[in-house]
Amino acid sequence: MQVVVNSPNVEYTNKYIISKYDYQYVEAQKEESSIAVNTLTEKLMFRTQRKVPKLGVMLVGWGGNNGASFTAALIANKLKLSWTTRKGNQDANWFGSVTQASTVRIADEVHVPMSHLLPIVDPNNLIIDGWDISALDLAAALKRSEVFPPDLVEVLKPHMEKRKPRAAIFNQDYVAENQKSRADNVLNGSKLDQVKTIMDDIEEFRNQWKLDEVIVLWTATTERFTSIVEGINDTAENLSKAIKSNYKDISPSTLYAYAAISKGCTYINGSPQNTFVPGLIELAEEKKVFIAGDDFKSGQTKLKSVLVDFLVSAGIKPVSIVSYNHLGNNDGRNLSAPEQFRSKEISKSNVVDDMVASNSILYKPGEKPDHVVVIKYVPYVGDSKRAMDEYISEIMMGGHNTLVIHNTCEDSLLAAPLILDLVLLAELFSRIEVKKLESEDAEYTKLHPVLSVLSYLCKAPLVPKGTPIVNSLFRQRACIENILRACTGLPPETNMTLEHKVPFLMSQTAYEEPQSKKVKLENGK
Ligand SMILES: NC(=O)c1ccc[n+]([C@@H]2O[C@H](COP(=O)([O-])OP(=O)(O)OC[C@H]3O[C@@H](n4cnc5c(N)ncnc54)[C@H](O)[C@@H]3O)[C@@H](O)[C@H]2O)c1
Ligand SMILES: O=P([O-])([O-])O[C@@H]1[C@@H](O)[C@H](O)[C@@H](O)[C@H](O)[C@@H]1O
Repeated sequence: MQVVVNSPNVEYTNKYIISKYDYQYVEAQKEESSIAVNTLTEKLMFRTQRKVPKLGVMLVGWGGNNGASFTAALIANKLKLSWTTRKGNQDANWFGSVTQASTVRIADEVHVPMSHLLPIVDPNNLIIDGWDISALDLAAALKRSEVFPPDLVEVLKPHMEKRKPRAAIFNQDYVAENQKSRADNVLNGSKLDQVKTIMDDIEEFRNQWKLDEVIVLWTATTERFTSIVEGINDTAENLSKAIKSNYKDISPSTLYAYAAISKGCTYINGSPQNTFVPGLIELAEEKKVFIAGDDFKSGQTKLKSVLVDFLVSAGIKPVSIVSYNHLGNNDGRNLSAPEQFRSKEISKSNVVDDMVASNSILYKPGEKPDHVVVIKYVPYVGDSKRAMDEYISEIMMGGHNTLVIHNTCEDSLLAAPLILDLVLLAELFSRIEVKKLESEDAEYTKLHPVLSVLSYLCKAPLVPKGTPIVNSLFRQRACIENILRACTGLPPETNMTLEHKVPFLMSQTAYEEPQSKKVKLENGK
């Protein structure tokens, strides 16, 4: 049930939803003792294609805990499965997916699922494939992950055992030594041969299922960082030459991304490594192909991007943040190696920077809270990550507030819904175009190829060069919601609700309080 807006600013044609939108923003320039502020209004036209494509997703690392859990959830939801747990019957659902399980406020007491704002791919119609260095079929991979209960794994087995990951690009130099035993399904040949094979795989998948679009998403093992080398990966042309010359220091993830972008496929990085070397970003910009990342923002960091926002915007000064966690899955096993942990430490550590920098009352220039990230590998707990955080903040007159948080979760069940959201939102934003209203000959244009609107789902958001990084979770979510509202013809959610504060705007009909709010008096009235 899609939202239909009756407004002179919205037109519904067979092909498009077209909405006029006055985009208001501010430019400010700090001066010696003042700030020069200009308010600007751009009269825009948004155009959203209504036809939803037949969409395929190819996961790099398909047989991993996230990939297997995501595949299982797709099937379980499509089949409307339910299973018995100690607490009784459990139905399949997409909790944790902002598109499938969150709503947006349209008006008082009227909230609709985010997925009802604009036409969006139905997860039940997603076609899935992918690559893995491990040859295990998806049923065996799900069993190996130990994320789902055995009886559900058994029910899913006939639907997953025929799904086998394609042979993968593997380079031991990029992952922990302990990953070697997993690599029994790898491609040989030069880097160029491997890129060509990945491109052929994408084409074969597209043709086999007669797909309109294919999105490639990395949910494979965290790699070490790649050095940025002038003449090798600094431009698209040099990266192409380096691949053709089989240059040694090009990561598997960069090769997958190069292949995907070359085939016109959106590429999303769910891990922390710097897949998107400058040459790859340039290639995506030249080909106008979407790229997004880095590192799913699923648990401890997601909470951090809310808590620090709350504290700093309340005028409370976080001065020490320690984030510890241990887990026992293969991700944790790989992260037990220093170079792979370093990739994760970087992506987990920068998430407070924008919020801290926003408050010069609390923080002097360059001042930051102490911020420590610790990850330990403890096999026994498996995918059930144990996160412990301590936030110490300065409050008024030398007081202190200490928050201690313990957070236990199946890590992959937090990440799998984000895989769905990344894929569905990337596809939706590929159908949205914008142009200036006034200029008659203006062409509609898509968003910038670096799809920073997906920052809400990423620990270390990739943004177009020279643009700010926003980590505050609710600002990131508001960005997605308000762009979708603009395309729908709805005003942005400002939370001003002047219609309930300004007498001449307050409606004549008394606001009907929800029953729950009514207080019963003693005499029963
Ligand atoms: N909550 C989360 O689970 C979470 C959150 C943020 C980021 N991540 C990141 O997501 C990634 C996957 O997490 P996971 O728990 O599924 O890990 P996992 O180790 O269970 O799965 C990774 C899979 O990738 C495969 N693989 C490794 N190198 C490959 C290559 N070059 N090509 C193809 N396949 C390859 C492995 O065989 C494995 O099956 C990790 O990088 C992790 O850091 C996970
Ligand atoms: O999302 P989040 O909970 O901040 O971070 C998580 C880490 O704490 C965890 O150790 C790692 O295995 C996951 O891949 C994920 O990155």
